Amino acid sequence: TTEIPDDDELCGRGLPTTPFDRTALTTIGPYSYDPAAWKPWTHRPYCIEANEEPWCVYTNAASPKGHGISIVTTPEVAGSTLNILEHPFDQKFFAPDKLYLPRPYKVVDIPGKGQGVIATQKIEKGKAILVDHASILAAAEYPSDVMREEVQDLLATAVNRLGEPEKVLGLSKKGRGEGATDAEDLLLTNSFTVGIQGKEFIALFADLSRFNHDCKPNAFIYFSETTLAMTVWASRDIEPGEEISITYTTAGLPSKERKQALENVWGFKCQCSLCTASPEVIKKSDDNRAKIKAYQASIPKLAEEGNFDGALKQAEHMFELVEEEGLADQMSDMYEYPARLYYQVGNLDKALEYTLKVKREIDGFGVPGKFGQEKLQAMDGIIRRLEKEIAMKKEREEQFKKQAKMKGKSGRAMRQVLEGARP
Ligand SMILES: C[S@@+](CC[C@H](N)C(=O)[O-])C[C@H]1O[C@@H](n2cnc3c(N)ncnc32)[C@H](O)[C@@H]1O
Repeated sequence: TTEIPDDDELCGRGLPTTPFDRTALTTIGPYSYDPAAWKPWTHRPYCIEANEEPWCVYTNAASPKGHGISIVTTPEVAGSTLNILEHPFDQKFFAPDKLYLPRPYKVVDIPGKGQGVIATQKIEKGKAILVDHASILAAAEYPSDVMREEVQDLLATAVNRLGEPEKVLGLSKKGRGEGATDAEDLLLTNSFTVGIQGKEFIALFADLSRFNHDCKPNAFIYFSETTLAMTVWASRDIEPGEEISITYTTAGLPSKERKQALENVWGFKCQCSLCTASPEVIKKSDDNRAKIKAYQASIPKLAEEGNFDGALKQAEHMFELVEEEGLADQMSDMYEYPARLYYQVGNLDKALEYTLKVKREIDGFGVPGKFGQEKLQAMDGIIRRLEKEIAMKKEREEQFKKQAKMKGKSGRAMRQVLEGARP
């Protein structure tokens, strides 16, 4: 039966989450008044019509972790590509031994930056500081026939239907965007862009939103398409009292480009330690970053030309600079260059050393997801092969030494015989 509830805002709130039946969305889906058809959503999907297809808000007000999640997308995307629909909402964190509980930080006022996050204990490199499930995921783009007021309506509904709307409404808002509504301003000030199955979404994470940006951050974020959670990882040891920061831009940009990105996309002037450092320090860092970029282009070129020694020299220098700029965790992929190059020149020990570095960076931070897993498996395969080749090489060398010793012995024996034979 499809009885129309008195208040469809509240109807179904708190329903236990059950495995999702995708036919419900694609057949009766958003238009049904039967709460059974909304599962795992706790509200009747709220939709606006558009030429091609409707755009809707899907909310589960209680999960994950009690604060709720609203997703703004089309029924087709919701029904066919959003991974979340195939996974239990409250999926456990994949590496609980790596996660600090309770949280190892507190939120305080930070001069020049509003609020921010300060470590309350020593935090070790490679450990997780926070796992934060998205509160809102909204499509980054809409067709031209969808009016701005309609998107504003969808976003406002997405916020208001959350289990604790006040938790996100209390986040900082910078008065961004001309004629922006509260929900738009909230998203413009606080959200991150994430990819889910090749589609771009703007994502709001209530707790992550308190972490400020730094151009030389001590932590980094990783988004899981499977759990729709963002994890904050410590990229170096962090002392109690230190601010915990992440980067809002692509890692490794020089000062002019990152200032532009922060002002255009995020709408603020960066006050981080690097941006407020002396002109000499900023110049040195810019030079380092420019060199890293140039090396990224020249190393593969040199290798292609067969100049392995030249390529390796540059790769070694590039890593010194990467470490100096505090970018190692963001650029672990680049350790693959020297690994390959050392293999080409037959230095298997060095090739293994760099392959282990790549593995340590991926594994150390426990980056989950399909890509991370595949990469780890590939690394394991390469490591096994290198170890085998090194063992075989050692064996050959041992045999060679033995043979040389034998030759030496027989040589001596011959000499002794000859010497002994002398009168
Ligand atoms: C996602 S919020 C971060 C938390 C925010 N500071 C708060 O009070 O809730 C982003 C906003 O924080 C401020 N912010 C973050 N990083 C900053 C930085 N490096 N320099 C200056 N302001 C920063 C900016 O006002 C920006 O719009």
